[in-house]
Amino acid sequence: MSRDFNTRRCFPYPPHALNCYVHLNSDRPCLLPLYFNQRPRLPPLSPSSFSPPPISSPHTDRTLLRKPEPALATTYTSPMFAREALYVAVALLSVAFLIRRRRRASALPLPPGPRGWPVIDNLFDWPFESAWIPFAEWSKKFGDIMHIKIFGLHIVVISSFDTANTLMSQATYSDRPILTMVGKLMNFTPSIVLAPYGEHWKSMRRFTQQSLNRSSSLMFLPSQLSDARLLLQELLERPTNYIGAIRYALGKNIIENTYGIRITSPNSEYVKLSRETHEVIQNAVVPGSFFVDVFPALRFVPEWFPGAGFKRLARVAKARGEHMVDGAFDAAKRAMIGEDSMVSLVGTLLSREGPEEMTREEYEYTIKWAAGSLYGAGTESTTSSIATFLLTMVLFPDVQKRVQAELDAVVGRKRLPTFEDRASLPYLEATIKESLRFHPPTPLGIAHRLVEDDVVQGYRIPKGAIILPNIWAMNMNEKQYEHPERFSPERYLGPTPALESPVFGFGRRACLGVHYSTAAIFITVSSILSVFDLRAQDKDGKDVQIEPAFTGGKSNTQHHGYLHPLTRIPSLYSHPKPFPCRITPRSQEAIELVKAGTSVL
Ligand code: HEM
Repeated sequence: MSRDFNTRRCFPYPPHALNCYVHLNSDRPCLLPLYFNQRPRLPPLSPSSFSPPPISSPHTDRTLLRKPEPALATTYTSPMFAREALYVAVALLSVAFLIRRRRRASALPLPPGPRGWPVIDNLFDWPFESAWIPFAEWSKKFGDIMHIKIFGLHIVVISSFDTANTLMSQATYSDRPILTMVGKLMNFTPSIVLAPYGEHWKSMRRFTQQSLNRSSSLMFLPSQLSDARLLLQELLERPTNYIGAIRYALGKNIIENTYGIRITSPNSEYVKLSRETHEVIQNAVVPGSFFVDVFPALRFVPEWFPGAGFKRLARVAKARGEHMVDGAFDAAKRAMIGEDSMVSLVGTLLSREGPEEMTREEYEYTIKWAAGSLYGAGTESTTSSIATFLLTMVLFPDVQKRVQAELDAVVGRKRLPTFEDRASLPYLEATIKESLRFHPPTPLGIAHRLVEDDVVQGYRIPKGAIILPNIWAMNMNEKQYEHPERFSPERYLGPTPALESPVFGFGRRACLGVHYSTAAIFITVSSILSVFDLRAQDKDGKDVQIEPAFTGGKSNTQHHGYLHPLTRIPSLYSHPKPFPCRITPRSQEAIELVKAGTSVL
């Protein structure tokens, strides 16, 4: 079996790709038949065509012995040669036609965008802080498909849902950018999030989907319920560290369900390792975070060289990453044979034979890398979603009251919510959808890469371009959402609900954790609101005004001095900035429920 995770050469172009290029990108009819019609036609072949030429020379015998003149040989060729000549002509014409089309396509303009400078292009225009907001502003001037270039690297930002959905669903748009820092230096290319579109990625995706699809992910619900209840206990005891507690509960659940390793504290080895590894990787995944992604040759600069802090950072991240991916996988194998074994994604896959075309070694390698990025892909995004939900609850107390009223009516005050209640809580579901729209956890999604030249809306998108969907701009599109700046769960109720935000991405690379994470969000926020009130108050109970604000870039303080103090790294995830949120139990009965809830399970 060919494994193409180290090379992009094995990219399986679909056989129809060329046809699509010719026809889909053309608004004119194919010119090939016209071209043929203009050529002088060959005389029809008839039996007389095969008779020898009339002999006009008296030197008949010698003429016949001579080698025929080339012109005569062409004119009087056999039908087999005529057919071959026709095939060659058609092939040549097709090639000429394709070259002409390609030339015409390359003569097309790139999508509009800010004018750059020679050589550095738009380097100084690139917004490192909350890039989705300036991009959305620019798109008002340049349109839904916008082009930005940095040192020759083409970046296309798409701000329309329909365009992103149409383009990014295609195989040619399903690759990931080649990022030197996170891929080559940190060695994370084989992970499911970063792997190039190819056989290795397809296998990882297939295996992961077997556990995370709508029906299989039901097996994780009991543990998600149990962890939500542990979280309530934690919030009762230490209400101020609510974001840390939510992050831990989600990370614990993902590690346990992925590897079957029991996690007992935030200091457990794999929680710490996963968190630390992911802290570095999540930023390196954003194209443009590191200069070495623009100038790959910089990776050969020695670590001691001034400004080469990225090399030291990469070395540390690589070692941590290997420890996490290999260590957790080995621990999962040990956990499978332990007395206290749990159902897990890795355990379930390892207990199967694996596909015939793979050796056992290849099968295990694929599972290891499929599992290795789930903590990273799932924890921050889900934590950010829940944090935004809580923020909207303190910003809009009327909505909070309405959610609680619905919970009281359906669940009552004598028990905690379960997954069976979900279908009966439409207002809560609408509020979750609206909070995801209000601020998406990954406002610029995860970058895709185009593997073939394309022409879209009369613009040329070059092969290798990085494609960034501006999900934030899509969510704030006035044509799609009435008063998009308003928080209004009602837009998701009624006979014609609004479009759900594309927070889970697009096409073949769309999020694999959609069912798992929406279940986690539901059980966490329903449990919290059924027993706690959230208020915009400081720790002394004084009301405070909150201006919603979200993170959009990280300074290098996160990177323990490996990078230059002026370096700012754009982050993949955007979280609400810390906001005052006083969490108090709704009643004595609620306190009893929280305490009982954890011991019941
Ligand atoms: C609210 C929570 C989440 C959000 C908003 C979210 C969002 C996203 C987005 C935007 C992408 C990129 C899609 C694209 O390239 O177009 C993605 C990819 C991915 N997500 Fe999530 N995600 C969430 C939770 C999770 C969870 C809980 C898991 C796993 C347990 C997960 C696993 C993945 C994986 C494996 C990928 C990579 C898919 C690929 O490249 O083939 N996600 N997610």
